[in-house]
Amino acid sequence: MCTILEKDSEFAEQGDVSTARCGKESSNPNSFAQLYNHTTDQLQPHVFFASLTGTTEKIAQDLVQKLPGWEQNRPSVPSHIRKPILHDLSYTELDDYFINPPRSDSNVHAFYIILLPTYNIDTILDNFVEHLKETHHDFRIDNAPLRNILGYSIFGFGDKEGWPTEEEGFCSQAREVDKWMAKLTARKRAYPLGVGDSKSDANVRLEEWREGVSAVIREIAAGNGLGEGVPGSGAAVESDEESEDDLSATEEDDTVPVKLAKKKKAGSTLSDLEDLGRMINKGSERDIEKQSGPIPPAVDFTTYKKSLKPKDPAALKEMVPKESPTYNALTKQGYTIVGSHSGVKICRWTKSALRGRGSCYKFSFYGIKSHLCMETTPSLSCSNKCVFCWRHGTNPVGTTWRWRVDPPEEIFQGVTDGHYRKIKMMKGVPGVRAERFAEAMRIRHCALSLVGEPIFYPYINEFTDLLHKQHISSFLVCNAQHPDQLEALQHVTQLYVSIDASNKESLRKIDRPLHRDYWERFQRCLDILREKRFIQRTVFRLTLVKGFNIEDEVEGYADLVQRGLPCFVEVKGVTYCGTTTSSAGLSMQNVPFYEEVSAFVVALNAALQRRGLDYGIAAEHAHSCCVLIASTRFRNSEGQWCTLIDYDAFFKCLESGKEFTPEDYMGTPTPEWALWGNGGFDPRDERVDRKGRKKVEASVDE
Ligand SMILES: Cc1cc2nc3c(=O)[nH]c(=O)nc-3n(C[C@H](O)[C@H](O)[C@H](O)COP(=O)(O)O)c2cc1C
Ligand code: SF4
Repeated sequence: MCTILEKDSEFAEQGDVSTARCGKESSNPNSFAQLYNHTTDQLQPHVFFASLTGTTEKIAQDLVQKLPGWEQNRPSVPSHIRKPILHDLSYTELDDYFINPPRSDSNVHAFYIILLPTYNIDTILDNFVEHLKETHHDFRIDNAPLRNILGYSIFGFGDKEGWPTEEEGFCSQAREVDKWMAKLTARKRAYPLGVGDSKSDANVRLEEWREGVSAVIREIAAGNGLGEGVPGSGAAVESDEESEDDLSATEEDDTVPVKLAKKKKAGSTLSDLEDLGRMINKGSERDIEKQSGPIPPAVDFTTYKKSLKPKDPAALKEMVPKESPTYNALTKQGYTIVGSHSGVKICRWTKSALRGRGSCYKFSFYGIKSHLCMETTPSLSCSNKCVFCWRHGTNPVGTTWRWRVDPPEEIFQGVTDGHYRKIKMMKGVPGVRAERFAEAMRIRHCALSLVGEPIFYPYINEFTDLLHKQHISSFLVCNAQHPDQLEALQHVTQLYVSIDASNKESLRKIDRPLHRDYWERFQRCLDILREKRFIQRTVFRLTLVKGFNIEDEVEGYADLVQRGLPCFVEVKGVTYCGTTTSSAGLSMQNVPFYEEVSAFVVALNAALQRRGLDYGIAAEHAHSCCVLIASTRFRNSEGQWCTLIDYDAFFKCLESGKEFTPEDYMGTPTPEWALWGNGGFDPRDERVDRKGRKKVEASVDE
């Protein structure tokens, strides 16, 4: 028997489900336009709940008051969202809702919201899970019979006192239902599964989740479907089956993965856009004309090129025109190209953090949560052709800038929009945690290091200003080839210089620089970094590539550290992600094991000690093959390493307008688990192997 607490007459005909329609849409189950016409159709929210001791019931009753449909009389709420209907699963005929979607007339479409506690004893919840499972496996019916609902989302309540972690059963039944609903609806998870501890954070988590779900309902009702990118939502193939390829196809900024050339060599169709003019990096000369485009002062920053006369802006080319092979190659790789020379992409760690599977090493070392981090570049062009660059062959290269220049405001707007769009595309992906998804809608950090050379962009200072005004911290990585720009660079939260080799010959081989005076440029950059060390948090970034820059180079690197005196030295192994640049001939053989990276770091540290330099090995993130050597300036009075950053203090210093030093925004002590010798994996995250399977030494209570 079906008891609908707020029964609506439309359900009189709910058995009238058009199988013909279902059949038709099986061929294209995610065609939202076919399913829902926002000018004529209506969205009907159904709120299902189960409750043994009454907590979830009260919450469900409260929720229906707060969903958008309830506010129908308010002019701001679109009339095509109907009043939500509440269902107690204990009294609901499951077949009526979980085999066929309820349909009173063909213009009313269901949206399911399910609120569930978890019980490890035999309850109605077991029947419910079993029903969903059987329906999916029943060979007589479509294995996704709910494919015609508009979407669904689930919130689970549990008790962390008794069931502290996911592995121990926290909210396990909500998770199961979420999984089966993904299958039954052919992936229509409209918003990530939310979970809350009924004894602590349930209200906060629920509120965040409710806001997210309400926004989605409004979007759907307005005819925008479940959002871009994920057709419907996450894969019915559940999260643990998501392939590692998928993850590595979206790169992190700076693990510099080795890529195998999969298909044809992209470089063969792309022109090297080098030896062009350049613009000087001075705010006072900025004259960005929106209509005609900015006029670059043509100053050559190579020592070998003649200055070019200012050009008519109309005659300036775009760095990455829409119709170019570069544009196609980059968009296929998951980049959003912004304007004509900038890009944004979400990295694998951002995805991983959204799913509670760990952040990148920057969380362990500096406190950056990967799901709050945007990876971008205002210049897709670079002046090196590093052998390990995973974009080699697709991104433009050049020693000078003579392209059209996009205004920083437009780039900022474009990259942040692009980032949020990509985050939203994750909302239906299995395993994404609702609270992290909600947090991710506010960017807190920006890694300016995606591909290309950010410092190449003539208005980089104006761009970082825009970030800082929004309290977005900035990590900028440059390639040590543009000393003038480095000198002119204003405050960033952390300033990196890539140190890819310890001597001239080795640098030529590995970076394949376009500048003929590359070594002089490199050395000047080190000197500039030394001068800046009490103004900026400076970092040497060493990327170890076996056969190129490890063997016999420890002493050379120690000399470079002595010259540049950076605040930190980050050492990481080149990352393998299944492919490599064939032209450079790199393979897995070039990827050092973590033990090799560690041995190198120990040797480098010893070489620094021999020179009397005050450094030590502070932290590690074995997961991404990365170790941090730090200056002892970053120890507190008790001798603890303090590599974390106090971001609030950074913005305060910046806004004070006064001079400040890196020590002024030094954070709290580095967490115990991140210290050298402890591995660097946050115990609150879930460890998975490359296939997404859980690792046993997993997590403790969040
Ligand atoms: C007998 C019993 C078993 C429970 N089992 C679990 C469990 O396995 N996992 C979990 O996260 N919470 C578990 N809980 C906690 C409940 O899911 C939580 O208190 C919930 O808010 C109860 O909701 P209700 O009042 O709507 O029934 C259990 C609670 C009881 C009383
Ligand atoms: S710093 Fe940001 S962009 Fe870079 S790997 Fe970490 S999360 Fe990704």
